[in-house]
Amino acid sequence: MMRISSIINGEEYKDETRKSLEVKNPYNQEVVAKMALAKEEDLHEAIDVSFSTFHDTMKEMPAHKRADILRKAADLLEERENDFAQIISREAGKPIKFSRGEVQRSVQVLRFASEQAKDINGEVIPMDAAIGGQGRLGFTKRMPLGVVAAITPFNFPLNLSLHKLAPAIAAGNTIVFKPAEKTPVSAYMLVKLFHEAGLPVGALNLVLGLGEELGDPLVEHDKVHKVTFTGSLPVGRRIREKAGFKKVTLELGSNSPNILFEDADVNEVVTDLVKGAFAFSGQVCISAQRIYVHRSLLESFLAEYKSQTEDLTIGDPLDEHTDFGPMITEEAAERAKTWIDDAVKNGAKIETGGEQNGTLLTPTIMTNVKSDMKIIADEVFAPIVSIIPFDTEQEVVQAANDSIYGLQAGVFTKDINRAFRVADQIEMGGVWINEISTYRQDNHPYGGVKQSGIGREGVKYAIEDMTEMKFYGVKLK
Ligand SMILES: NC(=O)c1ccc[n+]([C@@H]2O[C@H](COP(=O)([O-])OP(=O)(O)OC[C@H]3O[C@@H](n4cnc5c(N)ncnc54)[C@H](O)[C@@H]3O)[C@@H](O)[C@H]2O)c1
Ligand SMILES: O=C[C@H](O)CS(=O)(=O)O
Repeated sequence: MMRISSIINGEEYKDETRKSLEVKNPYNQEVVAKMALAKEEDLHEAIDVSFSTFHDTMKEMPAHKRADILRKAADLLEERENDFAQIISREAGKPIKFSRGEVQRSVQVLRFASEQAKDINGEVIPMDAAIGGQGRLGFTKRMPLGVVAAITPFNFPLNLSLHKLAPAIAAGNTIVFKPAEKTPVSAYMLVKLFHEAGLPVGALNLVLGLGEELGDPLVEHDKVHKVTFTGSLPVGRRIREKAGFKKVTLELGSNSPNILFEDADVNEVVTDLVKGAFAFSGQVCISAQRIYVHRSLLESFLAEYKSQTEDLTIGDPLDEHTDFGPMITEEAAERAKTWIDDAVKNGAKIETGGEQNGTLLTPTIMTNVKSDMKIIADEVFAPIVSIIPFDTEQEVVQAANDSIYGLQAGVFTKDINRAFRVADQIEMGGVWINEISTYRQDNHPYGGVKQSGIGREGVKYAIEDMTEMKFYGVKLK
């Protein structure tokens, strides 16, 4: 069994005086690792080291050097795809084919960041635009911020961590990295990989511990300049309250809608929407949670959707054939099951699935749902999808927007005018036309409106949020 700990200034903290936590495989409860928990004093040390390394080293490091480190990290990660994929599957319970996909995306994120590190630009400001401006030169530069606190969730433990670490390094910041307590092993391996790639050890400090203990002191600390968080809405709200004047990026939850108009091609879209709802047991923030189907397509869509869902291979995440595995914990599966039961009590129908045993909740399709049921109104973050008929464009746009969330949506139609009209009306950070809500390419701007969050990721956009614009003016003689 592996023993892992925080890594501060390149040093590990494994001594027996620290409390520890077992990291368990959600599929079979195998102990994957034992994690030594950081104390608050360790956190303060990590922040101090990050602060001094920013001033001594990172803020002066040239862009080509930061780009080299990121490129080297991408190459190392590519070589170690299998090691990282195996560990993600063991600590998160993610089917191995999706874990491999996550590692491949993570390599891309590092390459995007390596390229972007050399392209962080300011702009020239026209100084003859206002009376009296003539004879002056004005321009902007983008400056690194200092210490970035990166707090990440369990569901994409590698890629969503890299969406914070890679832009922070590209911009010349230093980082205190607090990954999810359920999935710390890939984070530990990633920090070591960055150090091996040549990143100064004090520029990336890993703090392993409980969010409820370390969260506030990290977010409130004066030497932290920015907090970038991906996770749940309640924690996001708390961070927003505690962060004061710091810059904050919040990537939170969603109950993503997908809309199939009457001219959508059912055969083309069903397979993608099955994957979009059930990949990693629905524990994806842009999972297809609500599928609105034009009433004329309902019968054929539901029959095909149900048949493909029932064909999913359920099993051990480490088996190459597995499509569908456990949820992260038994409590998460039980919570989702109570939402199904509540909906059924109020008239909803289970078309398939709905059976829970330990961490497993079978892929569940619901119909006859109402907008105030939790499985519609809240983020399910579980393998539960609702199929909802509609008649008119106006009605479906209203239903899709009837949510506190607004992350990403999918709209399926052959009518280009309708596609753009609906996309304009949908209140989301991103809308896909003829693609599922669950699709994301790692360089497009990504983030939510409403209570899905604040700010944008997608390397270039995260860099913008991890730098400060500074104005320089010159009065010419
Ligand atoms: N929008 C996105 O890009 C995106 C991506 C992935 C996941 N998510 C969301 O994440 C959630 C699931 O992930 P999770 O269960 O790991 O989320 P979570 O909010 O429980 O935990 C996320 C991180 O926050 C830490 N944390 C807990 N309490 C804290 C506190 N008081 N202060 C600071 N940090 C604290 C945790 O230790 C963990 O590292 C879902 O809601 C999902 O939609 C959003
Ligand atoms: O869970 C939400 C993630 O943002 C999905 S993805 O990793 O960006 O595809």
